[in-house]
Amino acid sequence: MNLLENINDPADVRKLARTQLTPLAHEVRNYLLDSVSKTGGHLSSNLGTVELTVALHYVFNTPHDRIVWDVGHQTYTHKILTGRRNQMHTLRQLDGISGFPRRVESEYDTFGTAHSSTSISAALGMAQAAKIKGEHRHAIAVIGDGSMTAGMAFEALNNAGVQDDVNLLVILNDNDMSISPPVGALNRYLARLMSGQFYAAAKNVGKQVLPGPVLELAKRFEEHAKGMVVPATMFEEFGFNYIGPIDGHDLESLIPTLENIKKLKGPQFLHVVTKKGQGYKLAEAEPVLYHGTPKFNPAEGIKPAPAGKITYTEVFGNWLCDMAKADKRLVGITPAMREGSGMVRFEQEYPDRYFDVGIAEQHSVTFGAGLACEGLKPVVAIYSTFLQRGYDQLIHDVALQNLDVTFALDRAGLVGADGATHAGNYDLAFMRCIPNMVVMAASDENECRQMLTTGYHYEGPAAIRYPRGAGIGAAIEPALNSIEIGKGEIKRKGEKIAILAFGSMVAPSVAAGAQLGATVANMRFVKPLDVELVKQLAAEHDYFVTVEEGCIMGGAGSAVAEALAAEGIIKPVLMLGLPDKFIDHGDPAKLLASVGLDAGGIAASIKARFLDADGNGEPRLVVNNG
Ligand SMILES: Cc1ncc(C[n+]2csc(CCOP(=O)(O)OP(=O)(O)O)c2C)c(N)n1
Ligand SMILES: CC(=O)[C@@H](O)[C@H](O)COP(=O)(O)O
Ligand SMILES: [Mg+2]
Repeated sequence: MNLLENINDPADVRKLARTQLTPLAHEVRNYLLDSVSKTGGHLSSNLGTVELTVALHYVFNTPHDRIVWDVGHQTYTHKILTGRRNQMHTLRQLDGISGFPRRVESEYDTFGTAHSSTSISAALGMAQAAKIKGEHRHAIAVIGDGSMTAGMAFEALNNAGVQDDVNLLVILNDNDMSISPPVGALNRYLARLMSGQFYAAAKNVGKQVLPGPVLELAKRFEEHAKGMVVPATMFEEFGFNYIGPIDGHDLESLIPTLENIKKLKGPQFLHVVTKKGQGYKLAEAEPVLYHGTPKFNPAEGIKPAPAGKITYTEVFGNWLCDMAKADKRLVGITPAMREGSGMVRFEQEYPDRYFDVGIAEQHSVTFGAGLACEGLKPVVAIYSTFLQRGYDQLIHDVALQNLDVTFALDRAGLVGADGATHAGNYDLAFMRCIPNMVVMAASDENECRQMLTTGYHYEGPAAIRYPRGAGIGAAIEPALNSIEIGKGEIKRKGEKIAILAFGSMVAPSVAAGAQLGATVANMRFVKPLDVELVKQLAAEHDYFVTVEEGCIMGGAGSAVAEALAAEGIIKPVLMLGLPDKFIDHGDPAKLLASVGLDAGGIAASIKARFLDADGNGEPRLVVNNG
């Protein structure tokens, strides 16, 4: 029987007999594999949470009860069961549904996410709000073992554990994996919790239909009787009622356990054990490879991509190994993004100088600051979007003390399928206002390598930003060459119009400049800006255009406008960049075109602003008088 076909929302799940839930989960898993193999997406985590999602919607009265998913990359079953099955083929594509929960997408998506470790705080807020408003509802945070390593999760546990009378359930989905194997003392602790007699005793908790606390007490009595002292779990010390660990793929355990927990008052903590990639052998064997997948044939699995242009991530990874060879003081730091940041080879070659600090961006920055205090040369590899988490640390711990930390900022600009949550749109604006910082934007692969070397040798905080994906095919010099700090370069000479381009926007600007006969400069540095070049261009041109793949407000174009103002130069400036709105997921090239940041769009904007309609006439200034 096809159960899934008749599920339009969770109320339909709740109408099923308990015996039908395992077959339903089986159908969902097949559907998921088929669907993700056609769209790409976060496969392993979703295969691992099928039963948990079915159980949650079966036991709790969603959307009245609030499920808050952490990261939200594991919510495909949730989407399938909450009326979005027929949109799964549009997942992560332009105008399609998001790969993460979004409040605007469904009333079942109670909280928008994609950056990790927010779920406990948000669910606690909802639970407290229910209390204040006198509403009876449950708030449930579902958080993975990787996401549990972040400071924010502990801040929330710390606060929740003393709010005795809130209906909060935290479910730890422990699959013993982050994107890569998990790291840190918490991971060791969870492994101990599972490997000990606890697990064996607790495995059947659901079948026995014992409320968690009763079972826990029973276990402790049993152990005590044997002369063993079983300490309270860390979560109990935080004020939670700890239940588990239980098998997160066994609906016969999950459902009665959740039903029992539903009756309990105060902060509850359920520890479920799942397997990343469950049910698809290839993903079970290689959960890292199947964490985020391209399209693939499920019968064959993911095949290595045909050799193409080198990615910026690879440029960074190669540079890191080369520089580590040249300088023993180099240490590499990643907050849980080893693969994404291109550090796999570095870890293999320099295991003692490699630090995966877990999902802990704030710590990664200050840890780098501490290393720098002692004369080491830390390189913090971090996605632009995740550095947002470490902003105070960047200012207060690194820049204020002018410490020598190099930031390799991957995924700068629009990132594509992950969408607005992961877009690296703000780094130029938020870094250029920080004293002591050197901020560079790479326009090609070779320049990226040179900028990394430049930033590394600069004895203070320096950031090099580069986009997701492949470069433009520039030849890369093997030498570790620097460039002069604060110096841009002219890419093509033209007349009347000067296009001042930054980073990834240099190549399309050169193409636009060729169409218009304009001068194009690769500015290279957002800070310090090449003011001499700005003055020279101002002396030789009538109109200025700035182009960047970052927010216009406060970004590189603003730096140019400020420099003109400071020099007392009055010049019409057209600032092109990312507009003051969040840009959804979709193909990156199409997204850039949609905001006018491809060659055609740049040329069209310049024509519309400064040239006659046909673009051939004399430049003129269009006055926007409404
Ligand atoms: C603040 C933040 N840092 C890093 C990431 C990238 N990231 C997404 S999923 C993930 C692993 C999360 O592990 P876990 O919570 O255990 O979930 P699992 O992937 O095992 O299902 C990471 C590091 C993120 N989304 N947010
Ligand atoms: C959910 C999450 O934060 C990561 O899995 C992210 O999707 C990775 O993005 P990249 O594919 O750009 O590494
Ligand atoms: Mg995990």
